[in-house]
Amino acid sequence: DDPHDDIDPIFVGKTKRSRSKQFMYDAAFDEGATQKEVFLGTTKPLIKSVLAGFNATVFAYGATGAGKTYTMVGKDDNPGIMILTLQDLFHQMEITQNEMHYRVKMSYIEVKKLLLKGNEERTCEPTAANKTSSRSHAVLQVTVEKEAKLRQLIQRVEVGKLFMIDLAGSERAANTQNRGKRLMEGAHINRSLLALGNCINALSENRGHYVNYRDSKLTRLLKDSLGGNCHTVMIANINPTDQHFEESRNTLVYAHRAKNIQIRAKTNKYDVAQHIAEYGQIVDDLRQEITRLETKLHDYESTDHPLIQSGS
Ligand SMILES: Nc1ncnc2c1ncn2[C@@H]1O[C@H](COP(=O)(O)OP(=O)(O)OP(=O)(O)O)[C@@H](O)[C@H]1O
Repeated sequence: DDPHDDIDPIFVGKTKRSRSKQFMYDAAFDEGATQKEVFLGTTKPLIKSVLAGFNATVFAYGATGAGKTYTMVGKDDNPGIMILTLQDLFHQMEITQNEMHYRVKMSYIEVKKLLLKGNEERTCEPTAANKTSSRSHAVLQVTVEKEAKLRQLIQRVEVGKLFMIDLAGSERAANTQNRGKRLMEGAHINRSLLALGNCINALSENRGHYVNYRDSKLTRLLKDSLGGNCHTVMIANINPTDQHFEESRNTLVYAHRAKNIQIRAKTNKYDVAQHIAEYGQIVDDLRQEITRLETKLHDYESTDHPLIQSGS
């Protein structure tokens, strides 16, 4: 008898032969967790990074039907990470709108069959395993440019990029009894997820191995998120039933490997010399700032302040 068998039924599976396995992650959420709890525990810290000019990525990985779209997009009455993140991002910008000027750009792309179809309705067709399955990877990219409102001759601009990605299901095509078109899509999706798995393996070994990002559109897109200048959160979705044991185990193994990937992120800052035509406006802005500070100083001097005397 294996003394570990009764530790965690998820890892025991259908047969009693498998030994229990333990994986360590930064956070774990059970089926009772709310969308807000998942957002706070995963993506919320990335918002600060993006506003400070870092790149950041959050992506959901897991078998079909495990809840990736639910986590990333959610429902109208129960929005997921993409919506909660945008709400929070705009709220943070509002708080600092007196000092900072922001420019926000967004794009939504779908990677399928090596095609990018920006702004089109997401392809969502049933597979044998999930009625509302997404047969493509969906990427929401938000770029935030920030600069001080008070303009200088040389203006510092910080640019943070946030990718929010809902990957297509990671199941093997053979497992979902799909035929024809669905099977072909499954093969394409799996090719890109296989390429992603290979990249995660190479990066997690961290021995200067060559990492082949060129195998799929998805890995080219995630290049910076995985190995480069980016703060990345990977959310592993699993379906805690024994029919999904193999898929859940694979997902947990990949998430565990991804945890070993080390990155060195730095902020994207650049200085822009203002065009000479802007100089007049800048001088006006600076004059206004001088007037504001003079008034403040005058107000300060005209009120009584206790004298601080040094002791003998
Ligand atoms: N935490 C949850 N609470 C309530 N319903 C959930 C939850 N997670 C998933 N679901 C529901 O389970 C079903 C499958 O989830 P979802 O479509 O998000 O899976 P998926 O991983 O995106 O699948 P695929 O890779 O095939 O697109 C959906 O009907 C979804 O609403």
